[in-house]
Amino acid sequence: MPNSSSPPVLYTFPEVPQLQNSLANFILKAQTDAIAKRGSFTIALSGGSLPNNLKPLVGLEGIQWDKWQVFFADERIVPLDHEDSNYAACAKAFLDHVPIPREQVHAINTELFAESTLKDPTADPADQDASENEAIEIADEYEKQLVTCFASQGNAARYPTFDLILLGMGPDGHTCSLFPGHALLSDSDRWVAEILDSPKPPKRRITFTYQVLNHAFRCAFVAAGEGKQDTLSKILDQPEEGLPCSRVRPASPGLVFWFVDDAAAAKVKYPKTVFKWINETEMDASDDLVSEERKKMKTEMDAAVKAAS
Ligand SMILES: O=C1O[C@H](COP(=O)(O)O)[C@@H](O)[C@H](O)[C@H]1O
Repeated sequence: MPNSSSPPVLYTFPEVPQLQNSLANFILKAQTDAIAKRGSFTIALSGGSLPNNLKPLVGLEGIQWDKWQVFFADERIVPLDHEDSNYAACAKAFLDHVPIPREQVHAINTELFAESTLKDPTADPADQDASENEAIEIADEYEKQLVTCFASQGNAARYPTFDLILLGMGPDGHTCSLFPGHALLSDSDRWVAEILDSPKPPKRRITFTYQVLNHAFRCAFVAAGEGKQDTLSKILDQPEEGLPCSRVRPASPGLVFWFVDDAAAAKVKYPKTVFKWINETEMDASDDLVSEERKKMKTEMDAAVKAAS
């Protein structure tokens, strides 16, 4: 694990819509910086609750979709139109509604799927070895997609350096498909690995390893709701517990951000940047305050993003 990394930056918002709008602006800023510096924007997405939080990206002014290269930080080994597919969730939430060239959205190669996977993707495999080989092949091919994309952008380094990786936090502290106590937590060779025994269904998946996560310019977690309180507090207040989310600490100059709502942050003692976003009704009443709050948020985000660039 890298030893030179900045502590996570925690942003809290009273309600989810404010979190989502701020996240969209944060992504826009990350995109604009990346395009100015490197001519393109490399982003990885997660599944679970994350895709729905990206809906405000649709129609957001300033997004240069033709410059985006989109990957998935983890993916379930199911067809791309399956209800468990992270690709399908992101497509439904926003990718299908924006003018991004299809070849710039990098999904797993379903042509590598065995007949049995196509027929019943979430069934327990009859032949364990064949199932493992299939998953390894899918993970390796996805790693090749990463290599090809980053090499074509002049980034042929030992690791891909994503401009932004968007992550979720499972109730057990997992992120991507990196689960507490799993051997994959210490996989130090590969960029993309298979997992055949995910404790959360479906069992068979592929996932970025920490080799990718901890070489990104920015990782941003998104977590909302009371159900996430205890885990979030454990991750931020007791990082020594080593939950998978706590281990996401990109090497300098990389940064980790957390976008959470007040409900999720209720038990956290870790220092917060609190955004008292003013809603539309209150905006009329105290426009100066609105401007101040917005200005403060922008200044803080700009400073944090600049530090990571
Ligand atoms: O299984 C997964 O879970 C995590 C967390 O999901 P959430 O619904 O608790 O936000 C998600 O980030 C990951 O991509 C997904 O495959």
